[in-house]
Amino acid sequence: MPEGKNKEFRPAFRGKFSGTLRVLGNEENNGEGLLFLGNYMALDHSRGAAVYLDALKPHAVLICGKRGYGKSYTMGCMLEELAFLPPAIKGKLASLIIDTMGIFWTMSYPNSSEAGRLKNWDLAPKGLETEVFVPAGKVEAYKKRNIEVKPFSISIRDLSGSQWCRVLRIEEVSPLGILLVRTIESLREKDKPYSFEDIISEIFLDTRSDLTTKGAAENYFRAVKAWGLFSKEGTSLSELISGGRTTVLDVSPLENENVSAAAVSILAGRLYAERLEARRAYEKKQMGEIPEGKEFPMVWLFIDEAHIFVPAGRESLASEVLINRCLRQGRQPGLSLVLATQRPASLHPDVVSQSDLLICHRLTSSDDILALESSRPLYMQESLRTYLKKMGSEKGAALIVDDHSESVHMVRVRPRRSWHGGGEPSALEPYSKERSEEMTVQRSK
Ligand SMILES: Nc1ncnc2c1ncn2[C@@H]1O[C@H](COP(=O)(O)OP(=O)(O)OP(=O)(O)O)[C@@H](O)[C@H]1O
Repeated sequence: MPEGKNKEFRPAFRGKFSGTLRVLGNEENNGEGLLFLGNYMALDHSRGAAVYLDALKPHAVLICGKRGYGKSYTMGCMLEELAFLPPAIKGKLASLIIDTMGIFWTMSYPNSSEAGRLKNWDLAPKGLETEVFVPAGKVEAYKKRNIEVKPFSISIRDLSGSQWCRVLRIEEVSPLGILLVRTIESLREKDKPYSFEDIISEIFLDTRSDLTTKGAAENYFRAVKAWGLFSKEGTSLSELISGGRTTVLDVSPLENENVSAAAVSILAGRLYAERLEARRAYEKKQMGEIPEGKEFPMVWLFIDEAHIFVPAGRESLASEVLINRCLRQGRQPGLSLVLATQRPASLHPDVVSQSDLLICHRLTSSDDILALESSRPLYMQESLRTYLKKMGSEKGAALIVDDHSESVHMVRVRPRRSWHGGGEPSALEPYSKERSEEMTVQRSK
């Protein structure tokens, strides 16, 4: 909690509370495990009291806003705050971001470019310890650019025949699809890991398909191998996640959205299963039993460009896992989900209705506003459009709709302490924005 800040909390727009509002996301939070998000923004845009989000309980958060108004910046602030929590709480949590744009590796660097602005907020630039994973086949390309990364892969056997068909956009009932499903299912029955070479050998052992179909299937798997995302064993969850760590999984080199969705589906499914196990162990501990196995932290899973993974009107490979397990049931086992999108209208409607915190930056498209309005909670006294109009066009300004306290808040998100990698490139020389800010401060003295 930054020193010298007003610790009083109050909703910007009347919620059901008449007294003091403590922390967004958890009315029972008594001041521990807080994520400092920013300050209240009054209607005249002056700065108000500090705003905190609760990190003790699991949450489903939707961040939205039009391009360039602060979604990934805000996600970065939340990741920073989770990483800067006191060790006792931090050790029980882990953050994983699915980075579709390849912009979060910069978080290990301090945000020296906004040192002046940070000072105005009583904050200092600070990088955080992050581990960046990229598809195993792309590690060398990153190393050539002097970016420190680790290899990530999914075990080939994690995908069913039908999932391979969807990844490769092959009709399951076509001769090629039938061969593919038959081959994969026969390998999966053997219950041991297998390689692409094993798949290709199995394809040519098939007696019911013709040579052209077999040749086509072989070509597909040779192409998949070149993506560098799949391997015989795959990366274990414990390599990726442990208490107190911030992990970036950069999926930006994967051009095929179905492949990214397959990766997210497998990872999210494993996280959910692992958390269910951890939750059972926790219950046993509460009842006085000694739990077996290692502890698995409560995970905050961040996903940028969420409309790719949970689209409206169709199912992606990740839809089922993200909606039915992570969003609907994830809070019980301790899995938090933070989804960001610039197109709420393209997002599955359940994401909006199931999120307990909505962080909405500037939005101007009617479709997008309507998509959020359609599941507008009853406690919102005015239309979202009216609230957004009051908020104006400042970058980093956000409306927060909090289901716990049933209230709406207008907030200015704080500056980033770690380097933000998602800004738009400028033809001006780097640092010039910061210099001009400093000059403005000096001039006003
Ligand atoms: N809280 C903030 N305070 C100050 N500036 C901000 C804030 N949030 C965003 N900005 C500015 O806006 C720029 C764009 O923000 P950001 O990269 O988060 O956009 P985005 O909404 O994620 O866009 P896209 O949809 O293109 O990914 C940042 O580079 C930064 O300069």
